[in-house]
Amino acid sequence: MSKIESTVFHLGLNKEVLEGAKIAIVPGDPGRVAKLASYMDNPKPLASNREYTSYLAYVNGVPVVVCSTGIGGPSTSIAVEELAQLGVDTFIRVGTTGAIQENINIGDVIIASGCVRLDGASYHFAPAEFPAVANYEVLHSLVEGAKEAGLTYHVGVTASSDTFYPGQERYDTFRQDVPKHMQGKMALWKQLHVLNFEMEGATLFTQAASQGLKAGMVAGVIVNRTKNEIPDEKQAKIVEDNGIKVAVNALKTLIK
Ligand SMILES: O=P(O)(O)O[C@H]1O[C@H](CO)[C@@H](O)[C@H]1O
Ligand SMILES: O=c1cc[nH]c(=O)[nH]1
Repeated sequence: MSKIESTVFHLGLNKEVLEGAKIAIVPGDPGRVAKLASYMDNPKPLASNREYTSYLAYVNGVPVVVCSTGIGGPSTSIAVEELAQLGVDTFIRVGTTGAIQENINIGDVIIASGCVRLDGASYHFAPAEFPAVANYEVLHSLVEGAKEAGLTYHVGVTASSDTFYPGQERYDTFRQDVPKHMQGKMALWKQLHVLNFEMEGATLFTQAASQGLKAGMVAGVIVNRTKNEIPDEKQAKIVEDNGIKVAVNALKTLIK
């Protein structure tokens, strides 16, 4: 197979440039990729196509690929699929999130043990009965990573919604409303001890667990939805570093 033929369609990567990397860090935002890679050794840009920006970097001499997923399950599923085709078997999502419990503060990190499947893409991998769960080893490494970073962390269930507005019950300034069938959902998840909302975890966890891959997720809290609807952009950029620190620490444990 030629080099061109072995380049995966969306990510623009091939096995040669990944240098045998088995671990991928997968943030949603392409703008987070260079920053994430800069926390590791010898970061180098690999490719940029659509929402997929990628870098290769090293932790204790071991290659790690950093590749954005874009927002939501469909684009995430493509990133995971194509990275797996190239030999990656372990995924750490580094995201941002909105907390829905009063006791969780901006700047804390949430480490998901599982996700409520409020997405569509996860159902293309496994039926509703299949749980969207984190891999224990990756979850454990993230907890150790948060302790090492000295951050306040919360481990529990995340709600992963396909939409940022109605699915997270945002009564935004445009409509001041959400469709009736979505009303009361935030209170429901809150009552069920769900910690937060984000948009990719359910797809990542279901896809990975159902295919024998390992996945975990850490997300920096950029808004508390019991107090505010919309995050502050500047604050979000600062807080995203907390998730990055936890993930990079976790890599050291995983690589050991
Ligand atoms: O910061 P990222 O990783 O993109 O994660 C969160 O931010 C986006 C919404 O603003 C969604 O992708 C959500 O999951
Ligand atoms: O509230 C939030 C913040 C970040 N990402 C989300 O999906 N929701």
